[in-house]
Amino acid sequence: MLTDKKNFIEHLVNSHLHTAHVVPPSVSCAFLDGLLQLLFPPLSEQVIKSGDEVEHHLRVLESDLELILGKLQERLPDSPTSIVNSFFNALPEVYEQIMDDARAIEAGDPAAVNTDEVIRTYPGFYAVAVYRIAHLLYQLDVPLLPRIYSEHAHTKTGIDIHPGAKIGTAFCIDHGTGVVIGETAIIGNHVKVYQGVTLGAASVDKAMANTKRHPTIEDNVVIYAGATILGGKTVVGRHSLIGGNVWLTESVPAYSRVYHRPQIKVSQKPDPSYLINFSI
Ligand SMILES: CC(=O)OC[C@H](N)C(=O)O
Repeated sequence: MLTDKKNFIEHLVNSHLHTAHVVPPSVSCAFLDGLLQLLFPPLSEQVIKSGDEVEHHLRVLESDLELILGKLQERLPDSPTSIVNSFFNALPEVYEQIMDDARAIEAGDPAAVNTDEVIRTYPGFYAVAVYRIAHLLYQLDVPLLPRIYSEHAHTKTGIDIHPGAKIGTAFCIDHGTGVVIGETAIIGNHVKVYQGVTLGAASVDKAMANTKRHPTIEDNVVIYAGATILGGKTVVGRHSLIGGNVWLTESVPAYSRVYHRPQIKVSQKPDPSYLINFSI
């Protein structure tokens, strides 16, 4: 009975001992932010002036990641050293992908001045950069850490991208608040989404775990604000445009234009019900 104080304390001690192997989120996020600062100078708090300095920072990051992975050791698919090597070998490619995302955001937003501004200020850039790093760890079968990173980005930006989602090159999220991209979503190249877009599951039954629950978005699709696209079998064909607030649970072919246009009434006559509701 947890209502008994002694039992409650014992229960808390046991649960702390049970999770002692889990690395504190603040430590693992310090690694993530240190890595982003090294890769993207507009995010950095210090100027790095030489190759030696870059190499020094890389070595520190490598040993930080090894330390973090060491705490997860019993659940890892491989030794921390070998995962760290695979991670840092893949880093140049991931860096290029993230720079392609920054250029796509700049090219896709008339309000963007240059890629430095995008890197420094755009929540869509930050969330996608973190997603790409988390996805690499996810592909290396690292437990927990990818989710810690995606939730770190979610907290900072309001953009929730599951590290298991597969996202092609030059992905642009503009504004971004409220975007949700589920674990089994597949997104092609040159896709652009606005705030409040959900790529979600049509059913959230636990029995659906390990099945394709989230939609596939093909190349060059634009999805406007507030659109909800659901279901693992739902495919949005390439070059389609999904309008704001669309609710879509079935596939649409390439070059579709999908709009949600509820009837809007504009009246200049005073509306008595409006006056009553708002005069309270
Ligand atoms: C994004 C989404 O549909 O989430 C629902 C649930 N977490 C799932 O992954 O199925």
